[in-house]
Amino acid sequence: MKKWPVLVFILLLAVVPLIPGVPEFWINQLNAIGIASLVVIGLVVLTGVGGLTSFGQATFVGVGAYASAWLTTVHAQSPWLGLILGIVLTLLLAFILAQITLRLSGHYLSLATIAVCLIFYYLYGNMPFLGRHDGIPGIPPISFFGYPLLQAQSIYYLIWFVVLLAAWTGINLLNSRSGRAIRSLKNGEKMAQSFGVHTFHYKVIAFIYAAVLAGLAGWLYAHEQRAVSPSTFGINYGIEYLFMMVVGSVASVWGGIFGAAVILTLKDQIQDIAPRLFDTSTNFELIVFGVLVVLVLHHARDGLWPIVTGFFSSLFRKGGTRVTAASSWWSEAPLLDKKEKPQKDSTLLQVKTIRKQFGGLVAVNDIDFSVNAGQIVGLIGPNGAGKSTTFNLITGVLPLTSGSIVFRGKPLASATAEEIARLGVARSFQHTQLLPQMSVLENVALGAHLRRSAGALRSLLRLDRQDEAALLREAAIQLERVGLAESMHELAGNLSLGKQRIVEVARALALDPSLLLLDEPAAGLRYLEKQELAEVLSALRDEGMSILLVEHDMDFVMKLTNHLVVMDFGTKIAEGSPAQIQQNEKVLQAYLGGLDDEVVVDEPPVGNVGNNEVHA
Ligand SMILES: Nc1ncnc2c1ncn2[C@@H]1O[C@H](COP(=O)(O)OP(=O)(O)OP(=O)(O)O)[C@@H](O)[C@H]1O
Repeated sequence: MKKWPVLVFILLLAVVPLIPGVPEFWINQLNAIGIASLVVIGLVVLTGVGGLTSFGQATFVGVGAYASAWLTTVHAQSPWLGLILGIVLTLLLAFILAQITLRLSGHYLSLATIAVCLIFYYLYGNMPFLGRHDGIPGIPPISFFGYPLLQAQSIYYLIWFVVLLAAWTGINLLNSRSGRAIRSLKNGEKMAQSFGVHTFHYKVIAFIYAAVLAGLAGWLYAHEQRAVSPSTFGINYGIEYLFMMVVGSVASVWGGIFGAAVILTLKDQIQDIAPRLFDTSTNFELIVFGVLVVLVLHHARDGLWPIVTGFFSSLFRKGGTRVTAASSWWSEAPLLDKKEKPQKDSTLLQVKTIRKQFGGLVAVNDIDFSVNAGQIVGLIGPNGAGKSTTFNLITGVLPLTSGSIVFRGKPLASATAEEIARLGVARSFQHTQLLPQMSVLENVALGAHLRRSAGALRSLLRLDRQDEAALLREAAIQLERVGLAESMHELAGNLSLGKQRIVEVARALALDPSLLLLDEPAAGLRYLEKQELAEVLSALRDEGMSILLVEHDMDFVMKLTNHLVVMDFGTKIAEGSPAQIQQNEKVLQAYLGGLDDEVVVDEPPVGNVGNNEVHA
């Protein structure tokens, strides 16, 4: 979001309580919106962006509220000590729950958060020292330099100061190295791991961040209401917070605040109007919220916020200046260090008698081959030959049944995807795995994740700018290298498939690899797109990059590679230069004439292995 709408928003917030005759009810309502916004900002990061659905945020609100309520009433301590206790307990609980629940995926995680919320609801309601179902009344107000925030107007400023601070940290977090990792959790976890992202670590960070904001909301709630009882921390409130996020925005912190405002205003209006219309005190708001959420999920998956911002930006749209790499804030950042590269023609990857069995099926049958530095090696074969399985064995996606894989003298077998990335092996995917809602530049910057170390805490406080600038500059350099600098600020999802595949190559290069593993890079590309990709790969080889590619497209492979390994029914049936392979009887038989007779290798690729003589 641009700066001026934020400044207008802050100005409005500042003047509302000062408007003469403003009803106290408005301020109370804004206080409630502010407190709920804190929980929703956390949910935007955890659930909307990170894809980890939690119904249990009301639990943490309860911890923050009860901790301070107990300490300030039973022990007559300062609410500020109550804040410290509340945050410490929230952190502790969140950390323990994260270790248990985040190992569960999909709906199991959601179910676990529901269970936790129910447990704590009954704990709050049955603990004698927490006042059982009556709760704790008589909580003192927060005092600021001896001035007690007794009135709704006075605590209002504290609440919204905390909300704005939370929004700032949320935006900082999402626009950082850690933020890119969190954004990959929803639809690109495996991809992120292959670039060295320790995804569990970032799940824990998102979970704890959301919990702390909820605990903070609880503390403010306890001292604003001056009483707490279990009913406000039950599962229905957990669901309501989720509704706020879904209706507001699944990706924007400001949208989260908007969602809290929409739901709480609606709730209030319905509670006011429904009893007069229907002469009953039934919870009509839940029915309306349910319908609203279903409608939003059908017609505005990302929430209502993008519609609001779209409307306003169409009103105020003007020409604008194009941001280029040179004019970007990171353009002068120091370059990232590079790993030492292997000597040309030295053996880089050795695949030694590898075998993979799926039950009785031998998918890969004692295959041997190697890749030398500065070569493009192709792994080809008819459908079901075992190419993808071999690729997955090398990239650590599948464990070996037997054999070994050695990269620059280090065994790859049993290494995790993260460890393989650290060694300098980068990969692309058969089905492109870019994060479509992220810019091309940020997608490529994710590839450089391992080359800087700024953590989430530094990102939250915006102390990570040097690291961030260096990562973005590196991403821009790699995009320039593959000829896509022009597209760096576009959303990755808006690019053609051909360009997306090249972005994947740029992202792999951002890791600073010695070896690129490309899984069917030409699949689904049009002729010209294939040519562009071939040019990029060939230029990379000229720069000394080594590439192993699994590919179906014979034309593409024959013109590009130095060396080919051919598989059929899991077994290696031939190996040699493209020219040799084109003449190989076994290969021709395996493909049943599938090789294109028209494919002629005009010029031997640089650094060919063996005899390149062509008998087309
Ligand atoms: N997870 C698995 N469980 C059981 N069998 C599998 C599994 N993965 C692959 N296979 C089998 O292993 C054999 C090799 O499959 P693989 O996908 O490696 O071949 P491929 O050469 O990549 O084929 P394609 O070109 O069609 O992608 C096939 O018979 C396949 O059915």
